[in-house]
Amino acid sequence: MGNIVSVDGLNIDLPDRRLFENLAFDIPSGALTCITGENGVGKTTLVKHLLRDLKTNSHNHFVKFAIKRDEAFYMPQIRNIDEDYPLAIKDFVSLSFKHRLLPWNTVVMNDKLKQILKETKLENLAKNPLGKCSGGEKQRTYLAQALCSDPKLLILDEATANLDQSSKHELMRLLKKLMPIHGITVLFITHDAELIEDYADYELHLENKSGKLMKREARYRV
Ligand SMILES: Nc1ncnc2c1ncn2[C@@H]1O[C@H](COP(=O)(O)OP(=O)(O)OP(=O)(O)O)[C@@H](O)[C@H]1O
Repeated sequence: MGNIVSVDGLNIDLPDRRLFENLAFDIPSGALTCITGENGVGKTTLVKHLLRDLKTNSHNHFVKFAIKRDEAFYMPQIRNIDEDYPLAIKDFVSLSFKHRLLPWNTVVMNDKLKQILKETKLENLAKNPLGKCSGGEKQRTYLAQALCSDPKLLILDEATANLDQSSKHELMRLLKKLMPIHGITVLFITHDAELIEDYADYELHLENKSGKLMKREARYRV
């Protein structure tokens, strides 16, 4: 299947120190790769660096992508969605449709929205305000929003961190089911050893300014 991202000889510097030196790894297409490492090792910074290179189309021989600039979607760790957030789930999900010329959805968009809400088990909640949703429902909504943008690479930053046991497994199983259907590669930043055991096809472990990709046998099979 090839690699969606290849990194070779990459250095990343902070204002006061070097965070990574001579990084070299490949991210295999179609797989779920967990990015692991101690707090502060640089997981989020690495991912943001890669995305910046992709979005600015900066051609360098340290990082190569097999996707276009708008084919990656980053799901951040924290969102400021409080109780009073006014948008309904379906409107929030629709925000990521590409090539939008009008403020309302076209028929094609509405069909796709319906399908994605069904896939993410949100169809019966579609009109509910996002602010009032549970943590698990919110994460499924963020996933649905990501799917609307037709991503080839989906990056989840600690997406399961605030979820209870059953909600986090539900989200991961949903993700593994939808990955082949939508042709998505997933990079998942996590500290959760159980989720890594259960769902990771690969693990990119970051340590001592360096990173190593390891093949894993996910316990869960779709
Ligand atoms: N713009 C910046 N200026 C200075 N330091 C920064 C900057 N961005 C990140 N850092 C530092 O880089 C280090 C790595 O941060 P990062 O958030 O990438 O780590 P992480 O591995 O994702 O951590 P965690 O698991 O706690 O989320 C931290 O020490 C952080 O303070």
